[in-house]
Formats: sequence, C-alpha cells, structure tokens
Amino acid sequence: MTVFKKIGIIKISYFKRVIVTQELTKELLKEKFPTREAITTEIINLKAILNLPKSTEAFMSDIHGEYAAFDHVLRNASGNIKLKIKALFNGRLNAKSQQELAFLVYYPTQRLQIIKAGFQHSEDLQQWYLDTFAQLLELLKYCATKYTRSKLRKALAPEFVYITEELLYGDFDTLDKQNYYAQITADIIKLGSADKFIISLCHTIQRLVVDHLHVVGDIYDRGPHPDKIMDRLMNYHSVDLQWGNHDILWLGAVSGSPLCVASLLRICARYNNLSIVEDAYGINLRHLSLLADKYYHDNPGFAPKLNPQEARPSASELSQINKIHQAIAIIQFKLEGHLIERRPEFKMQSRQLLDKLDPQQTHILLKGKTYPIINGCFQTVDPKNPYQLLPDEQEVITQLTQAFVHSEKLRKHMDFFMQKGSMYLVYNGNLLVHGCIPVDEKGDFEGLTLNHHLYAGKELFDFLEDNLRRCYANSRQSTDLATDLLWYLWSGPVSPLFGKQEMTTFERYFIADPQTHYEKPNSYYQLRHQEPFIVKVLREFGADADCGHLINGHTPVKKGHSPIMANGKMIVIDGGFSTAYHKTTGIGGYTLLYNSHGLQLVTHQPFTTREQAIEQLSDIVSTKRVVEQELARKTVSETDIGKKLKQQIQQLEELLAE
Ligand SMILES: O=P(O)(O)OC[C@H]1O[C@](O)(COP(=O)(O)O)[C@@H](O)[C@@H]1O
Ligand SMILES: [Mn+2]
Repeated sequence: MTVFKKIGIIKISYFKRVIVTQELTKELLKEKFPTREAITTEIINLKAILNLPKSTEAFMSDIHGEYAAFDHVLRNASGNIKLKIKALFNGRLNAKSQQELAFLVYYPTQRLQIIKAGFQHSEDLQQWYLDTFAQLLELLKYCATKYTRSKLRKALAPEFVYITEELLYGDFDTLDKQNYYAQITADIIKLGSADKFIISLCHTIQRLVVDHLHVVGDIYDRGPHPDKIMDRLMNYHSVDLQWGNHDILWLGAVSGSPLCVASLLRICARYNNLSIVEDAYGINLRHLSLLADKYYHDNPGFAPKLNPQEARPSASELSQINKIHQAIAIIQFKLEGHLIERRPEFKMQSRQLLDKLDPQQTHILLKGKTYPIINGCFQTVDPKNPYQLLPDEQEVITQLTQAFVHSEKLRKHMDFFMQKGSMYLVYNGNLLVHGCIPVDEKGDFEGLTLNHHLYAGKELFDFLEDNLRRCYANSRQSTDLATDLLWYLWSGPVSPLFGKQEMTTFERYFIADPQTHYEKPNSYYQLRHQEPFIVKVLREFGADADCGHLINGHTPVKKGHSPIMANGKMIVIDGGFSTAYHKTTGIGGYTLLYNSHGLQLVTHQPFTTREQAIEQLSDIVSTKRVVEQELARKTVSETDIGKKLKQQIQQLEELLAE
C-alpha cells in the first residue's frame, strides 16, 4: 500500500514538473518574442534554416591513440576540404595548386613558413598574399552557404569578423568599392597581419566544413596519445562518441574494475605505452615495477611491440617493460579466473586456463589436446591454487585500481566519454555501433541471460549501457555485477563491442600452434553482407530502415575487401589509424562523410608523420559516393535537427494563434 502511495506521489510530482516545464517554455518564448512581429520573424528564420542544405557529418573510428593521424583527418575534415576545393576551383586551379591550397587550409602556420621561404622578392610574396586571400575568401564563402550569417560570424576569429564580413559580402562592382577592398587587403599586408588573417580564415574553413563529428569507438590503446585525442575532442565544436571495446577498459578502470585496470596495463606494456598511464594520467607504476623485478626475468614472449617511428627504449627500459608485461598479464589471468567463477551466467568457463596447466607448468590441456607451453612465466602461480593472487600481487592491483579511480585527468576524460558517449546511436536515420549486434547463424538476436531474463537485440545494448552508467557513478564496488559486466563488454562471447566467441590472449602468449589463436567472429560478420538482415537490425533500433545505414568500426578492412556491404546499407569505417594494421589493410583506412548529397566514403593514405605529410602534401586517396544514383539534395528539414526546428515553429505558430 505504502509503495503504491509512494509511486503515486512520484507520478504526480513528475507530471506536475512536465506541465510546469511546458508552461515555462511558453512563458520564456513570450518573453523572447514579445510581439507578433518578433514571432513572425523567428518563424521565417526557422523556416529558412529548414530549407538550407543538410550540413556535413563526418565519421571516424578506431583511432587507437594515434593523435597525429587523427589530427590530420580533423584538419582535412575527413576529405571534405579537398572535395570543396575541387568543386569550386576545378578548371581554374590544377591538381597541384589545389593540393597546395588544401594543405594551406590544413596546416596554415607550417605551410606559411615553407611557402614564404620560397619567395625571394617581396612583391612576389605580396602578390601571393593577395591571390591567397581571394582564394580563401572564395572558399570560405562557398563553405558557408549552408549556414546562416550568424553561425559564420561565430566561427570567425573575433579580431577579423568585421574585415572578413566586408570582404565576403561586399559589392565589388563599382570602382569606389573595388578601391575600398583593395585598401583593406593592402592594409592587412602592410600592418603585418597577413599571416594571422590567413591562419584565421583557414581555421574557420576547417571549422565549417564538418558540422558534426561521430567517433565510432576505440580511441584508446595501442597508440601513444589517447589523452591528446580526448583533449582535442573536448574542444571540438560538436561531437558524439560510441564506446569501443578498448575504451570500455578505461571507463571500467575509472569505475573501479581491477580486471579492466590489469587488461589495459597489459596492453600498454605490450605496445610500449606505459607513459600514457604515468605521464599523461599521473598514475605511479613503481609498485608494479618492483613486483615485476622481484618475480620475473626477460622473456622473449613479452617483448613490447615497438613503433619504428619512435625512439627505441634503452635495453634496461625494454627489460623493465618486459617484466611488467609478464607481471600484469599473470595478474589479469588470475583475476579472470575469479570473475568467471563468480559469474557462471557469463558462460566463459573455457577462459579459465591456469588450472589446465600440468603441475610442471610445461604443458596445457585445451579442448582435449595437450600443447607445450612456450615462454611460460608462472612463477607466482601455485599449481594447487592457480588463481590465488600473492599478497603483493593483490596489494599492487588494489593500489593501482585506486590510482585509476582517483586520477583527476583521467576522470575528466572519462566524464566527457560518458557525457558524449553511448553503446549505440541513431542519428539522422543511421545506426552507429562500434562492434556488432550479436546474432546466431540464422540472424536471430543472441543474448545474455541474467536472473532468468534474456537480454538481446536493442534491449541488450540498453541494459549494458544502463549498467555501465550505474557502475561509473559508483566506483567503490569492484566485484558487483555492473562492474563485472564492464569486463564482459571487453571480451564476453555476446558482447556487442567485442563480437567474437573468445579472446585468446593466453594462447597467443603461451601456445605456438596458431590454430589456438583463432577468435571465431559472431555470425553477424557473415550476415552483415545481406541487405534484409541490415534492414532488420535498423528496424530493431528504430533507425530508418528505408534510407538509413548501419555504420560499424572495429574490424580493419582487409586488402581487396570492400567496406561497403549489403547493397550500400552497411559500411565499415575502421579509420586504419593504427600503424600496426597498415600491412593488413594496404591503405590508411576509411572515414565517411554524410552531406546533403548523401554518404561518401573517403579512402586515406597511410599517415607517416605530420612533418612528412606537410612536406610532401600526401593525403587522401579517393572519395566515392556510397549510393551511386543521384538523389534529391537533402535539406535541414529532413534531419533530426529539422524535426526539432519544426516543433519550435509549431510552438511559435500556436503562440501566434492565441
Ligand atoms: O594485436 P594484439 O595486441 O595481439 O591484440 C589482439 C587482440 O585484440 C583484439 O583484436 C581486440 O582489439 P580490437 O578491438 O582492436 O580488434 C582481440 O580480439 C585480440 O585478442
Ligand atoms: Mn574494437
């Protein structure tokens, strides 16, 4: 009885709040538009916006800590700047000049230095400035046609707003006016502001060509600077993120999961990236290092993967990383044993492997077959009680987990990840998911059964997201279901972010036979080639089954394979940022643009270094329409923002009718 009463009270106050909010909105609207004229003007404005071409969305994924390559793609607006330059200047500028202009827009400061050094006479430089002002202003005007003047104004550097607007919207027909504009440009040069003006125009162009960015997961792990990527995204004008399996490890670490901490530290050691943890996030690894020194010695199976473009660590550093790598891997395998034990419903018993070692720890019995162990390092594993952590292992992982929970900078980044992130997103009719939608061979949604309830399809995603949010809000617990589910998201057999039956990390370290390394992908990866299957998935998530697309990251597109599947409804856009994968993909990777003309797939060259890109002007390989046939140009009216604007128009019309 009391329960019902309580619910009743909650309901009443909830509805009251809704009504109050509506009234307030109306009141606010009246305050903002006090006269019939003001309301009418606003309606006209909003209707005009509805008819503007849809602005451009860019999609990228699997950045994996590669900040310089990511920054390059942001600067080239995922290929869009080149497209604009081509559309505007074809026939007037040849390919080389177009490329030079594009790189000036991407890297104005650096390119200005190189260009200016090439001029011997100041008149030539002055002429270059005049030509460049004209080209950049023309390009800016072209990029701004999709926006209102007020939006453009906000995107301009404050000190150049007046001048830029004069030059953009001026009437060049009369001689007087021409002289006036010539005077402005001459003054910019004379007063020494030419470089600043060019840089400001370039930044505004970069800002305008992509209106909204989607990052479809895996910002973290493998590469050196995920922290810088997060900082850059936090300053980006408009972005959403879908969580990738690697990102979950970092979210899990901050949420107090020791297993997520161990897994991410193992990957950092494996890729020689421990400095992210120590230097970027201020987490001290001294205790782990001492533990590693105490129990381990150099082991060829744990040598870190080195990036040939980075300075090689010294022999003693390499040895220290090697030992840390072993120490944390063993802690991970022990913790996994405990988690799998307490969560039989995860059905991951086949991942308990330490107890399958023989007493000498030289062989292992896997699925009925015995394999010799290579590179074994089981010094701390008691054959009688293999998952038991030694007291110093326990102490180290507890202390490290606390350090992750309390790292201020990491929390700031993860807060942003929570605020802008989600398991999936439906945006302008498209469905964005990092990994997969788990299904069986017949295409029926596969799920996770907990407390006699089967979570599958969209419900599985919502359930996992709900748990993640609760777990993130309470980092004190480390073995509750919500925390364990975070690790499940990393490597569970029905995890939408992992998409494989099992993660064979143990076998990859300790068994030579490559057959044991195989990770069977979910049937989704076969089925996603078929249009009816994609339509079914889009429907399940409430996306647009007729015109929408399913967009995934996670799986690098191998040489000779197409990232466009299911008759153009399914697109994989692994950005290929990770240098380790360039051999498999043969290109840098793919990103995607969605503008008023539809979806365009952008193929990128492998990115080497920023210096090389600037020097050699090396960039995008090609851009190609996903759907080849010409469609009517999409306007703002057909987008999610358009829907909101129409609601506002309706409210204003109601106000007018009162
Ligand atoms: O290349 P590594 O470091 O061995 O990592 C391989 C592991 O990474 C995974 O591919 C997961 O990472 P991705 O999300 O980048 O694919 C696992 O399936 C696999 O076990
Ligand atoms: Mn992934």
